[in-house]
Amino acid sequence: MNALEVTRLETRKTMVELIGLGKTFHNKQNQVKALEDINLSIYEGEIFGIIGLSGAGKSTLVRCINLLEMPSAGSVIFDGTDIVTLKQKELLKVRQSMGMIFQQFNLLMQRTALQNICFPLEIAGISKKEAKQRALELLDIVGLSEKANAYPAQLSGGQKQRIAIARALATNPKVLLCDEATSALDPTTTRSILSLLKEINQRTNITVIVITHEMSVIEEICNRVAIIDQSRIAEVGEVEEVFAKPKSKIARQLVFSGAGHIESFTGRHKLRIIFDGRTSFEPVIANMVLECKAPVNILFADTKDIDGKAFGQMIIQLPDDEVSRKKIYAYLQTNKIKNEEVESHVE
Ligand SMILES: Nc1ncnc2c1ncn2[C@@H]1O[C@H](COP(=O)(O)OP(=O)(O)OP(=O)(O)O)[C@@H](O)[C@H]1O
Repeated sequence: MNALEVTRLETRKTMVELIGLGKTFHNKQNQVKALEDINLSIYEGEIFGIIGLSGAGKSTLVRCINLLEMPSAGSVIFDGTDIVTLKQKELLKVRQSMGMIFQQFNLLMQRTALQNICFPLEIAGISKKEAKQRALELLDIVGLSEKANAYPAQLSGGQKQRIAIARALATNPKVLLCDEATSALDPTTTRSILSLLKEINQRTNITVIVITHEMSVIEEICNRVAIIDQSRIAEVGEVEEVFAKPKSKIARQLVFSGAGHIESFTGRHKLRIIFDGRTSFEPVIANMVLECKAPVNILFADTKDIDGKAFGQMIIQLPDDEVSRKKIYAYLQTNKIKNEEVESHVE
């Protein structure tokens, strides 16, 4: 991200601000702290990802943003208003400014696609004629005009999610909350739904908040990401930054997840090379081998192309011969290539 983009982001309006947000569930026998001291600012027009392992608190967090779940502590500032303090009637109005889509689509099975999209408009008191007009426009936006009269049972998972997106957009919300919206879909359908969300974001400048447990979803569409771990925010930043330099243990675990088994490989002198978007990985390794005249074993490679830049890691095994290893370290240092030793637990 260049200086101009950073300035643009910093001067953006905050759409959702969470201050000291907490949520504790009280059961008969015990209490569960699902969220603790969550502080986040989400800007207007960005696609913001929230990622974490199962049970980290993601769903509770998204449900606290639109107050489907009442927080136990803290504030939810939505478009300048602390909505925690609102009365029920005012809250219903605010909710019309927050659309939501779910993993299981939550469509009304007895209603056609068109009638599902009209539903929130009818609740908002819009006339039937106007609602139908808007619903037809939305069907066109999600590319399903020909399915207006189909019932959910007659639609594929991807088509159901498109109808759910159209329904969520019906009242012209400022924010679209997506709770594991692609988790029930195959990879191709996932990509098409993510690209639809990106297209809608670019066309309307709607703020999109994406909850997921998959790094690939974050990578595909998000500008910034917050990592939630055991009820707290562990790390927040630009997606590129978090991928290149994950700071927290959980971020490293999520970013480097594919390489977990490397630590248990036998053998010494393993080195993790980190690609931070400055370079493409192939010439780095090839040039290093040529220049140092030392062979290396590539044990693992997981690089990603984000906006045309290489991010990720490669784990290589260096030669046993110390002189060759020193040459390689010197090469990496001269070329400012980030690296770190990988500990061997099994020798
Ligand atoms: N209604 C509830 N009553 C009691 N505990 C709850 C309730 N809802 C969530 N929890 C607990 O709060 C914690 C966070 O749950 P949450 O569903 O927010 O996690 P998550 O990150 O969305 O997980 P997953 O990805 O598995 O859906 C968990 O320990 C869960 O058991």
